[in-house]
Amino acid sequence: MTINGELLIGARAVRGTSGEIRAINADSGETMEPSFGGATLEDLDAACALADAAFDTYRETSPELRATFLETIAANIMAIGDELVERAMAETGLPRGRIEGERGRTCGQLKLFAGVVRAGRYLDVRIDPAQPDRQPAPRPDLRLRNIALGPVAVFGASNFPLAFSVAGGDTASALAAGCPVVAKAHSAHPGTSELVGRAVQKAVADCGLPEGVFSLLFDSGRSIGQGLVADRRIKAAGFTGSRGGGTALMKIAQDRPEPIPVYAEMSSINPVILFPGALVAKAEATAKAFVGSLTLGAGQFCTNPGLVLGIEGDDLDTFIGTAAAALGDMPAATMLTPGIAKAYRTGVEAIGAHDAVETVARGKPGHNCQGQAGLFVTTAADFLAHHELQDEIFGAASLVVRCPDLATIADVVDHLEGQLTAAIHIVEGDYPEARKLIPHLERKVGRILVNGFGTGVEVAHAMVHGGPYPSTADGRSTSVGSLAINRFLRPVSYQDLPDDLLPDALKQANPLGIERLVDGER
Ligand SMILES: NC(=O)C1=CN([C@@H]2O[C@H](COP(=O)(O)OP(=O)(O)OC[C@H]3O[C@@H](n4cnc5c(N)ncnc54)[C@H](O)[C@@H]3O)[C@@H](O)[C@H]2O)C=CC1
Ligand SMILES: O=C(O)CCC(=O)C(=O)O
Repeated sequence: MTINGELLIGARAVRGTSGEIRAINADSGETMEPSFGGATLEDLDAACALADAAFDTYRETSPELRATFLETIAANIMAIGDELVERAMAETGLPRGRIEGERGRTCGQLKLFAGVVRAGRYLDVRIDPAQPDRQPAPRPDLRLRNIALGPVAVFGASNFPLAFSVAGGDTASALAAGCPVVAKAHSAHPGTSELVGRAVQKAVADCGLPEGVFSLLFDSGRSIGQGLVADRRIKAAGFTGSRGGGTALMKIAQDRPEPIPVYAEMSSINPVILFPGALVAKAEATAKAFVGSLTLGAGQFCTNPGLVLGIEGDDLDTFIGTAAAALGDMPAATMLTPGIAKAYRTGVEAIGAHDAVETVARGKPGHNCQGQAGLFVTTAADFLAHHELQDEIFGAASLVVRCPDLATIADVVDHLEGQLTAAIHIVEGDYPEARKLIPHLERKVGRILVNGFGTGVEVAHAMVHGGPYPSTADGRSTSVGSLAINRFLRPVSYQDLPDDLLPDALKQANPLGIERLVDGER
């Protein structure tokens, strides 16, 4: 497949004329071919108009057709072959195994949503049959189903060029819900974005769907992303990136005459809590596993373990010493973009220079596009006194907080901002204290895990990849797993409609054969 640097507006591929974007080879810093034309406001308008025009047809497609469409996207992505893997590796600096794994996850995610659409449970059909003889007043016939929200804006994430990008989780869940998607490519991987965008565009044609079901725009600045969220035809947005970017888009969405939800996944430092029994039993093994998680993908995961809480003493010192030794051996790793590498350096320099923080280890140094891992230590009192120590440093840096006791650990947790994950490391003897801490964690995070680390999110029905603000804009939702579809749905109730006028999901004969709640019973 050729990468032409073109926008995909419905069925067309056109050259954008508002500035240009160049991919940068993440490792060498060299500019890559071709150049990508930035979309104009007219291009944006055309994409949104097509999405709006496609909406009513697309949202009422049969479950089978929509599921086949999602599976066709996955097949078309695989059909691109190695060109996609190599382009993504060059644009992101991520290794082959990671990109291939991410491609598998992306296709698996699309297929998971195909299953969700076929099963039809996401429609949450509820039927309360009429009770004309009820006293003192008759009950009307009430039937509820979820419908798609409308066209959705999807912002590709820099750190997952496939699984959180053009055909990533936000796109898969929006399309599954019945929402057309206008994707805004991340300029860190425009070639990868175009290749995947063409695979989606082809799937739209393969399945005979209206062309406006999918468009892909490049933005040489910020105006297209902002205009997209402001456009009256867009009814929700999905985003993964910085807190600054996410909150800017949330503000635009709130200031619209009709505000819309922005599902932004932003910063998180993902506390890891080392319980006393676990430290006695396995401080060294836990420290080595921790460094593995911390340095995975140059630390460029929003689930990265950026904060460790433990009770001061010899066992915590063993953990710190082992982690410091392992981290000291870590080679520098190429980061996604020169900008992200620079932001990481700035963040690490700031924490290293902080009066309340001791630098206990740095990884091996590298060149300008690479990140050098870092491990830092502070006390609970200092952590609580300096809110800036909670700031996410996007990369392989983590801060260990020495706490005098478990009550202080709970206090530190209570003072944290909302997080995506918390990991507790325990042995059986720690269960009574762990039981006490879990309610504190539940108030702060979207996922609690035991004896592991949050990196590497499983795409599954019971997954929550979300959390209270600012880890996400809306802690009631997830961006990974089948529950992600709910972000792009809203319930509609139909009162006393004749069967002929009801959508198939609600008809008396249940022609879709889906599970329904009738009079409160499954
Ligand atoms: N916690 C996390 O999962 C992640 C955090 N980051 C953080 O973000 C920094 C920059 O990385 P990026 O991926 O480029 O994130 P970013 O937030 O700067 O950009 C993400 C997307 O949002 C758009 N955007 C950002 N600000 C905008 C605005 N004001 N108006 C309109 N569109 C806007 C960008 O064009 C891009 O498409 C990193 O150094 C890191 O600190 C980045 C990726 C993931
Ligand atoms: O850890 C993962 O698999 C996903 C992480 C993520 O969502 C992110 O880094 O943006």
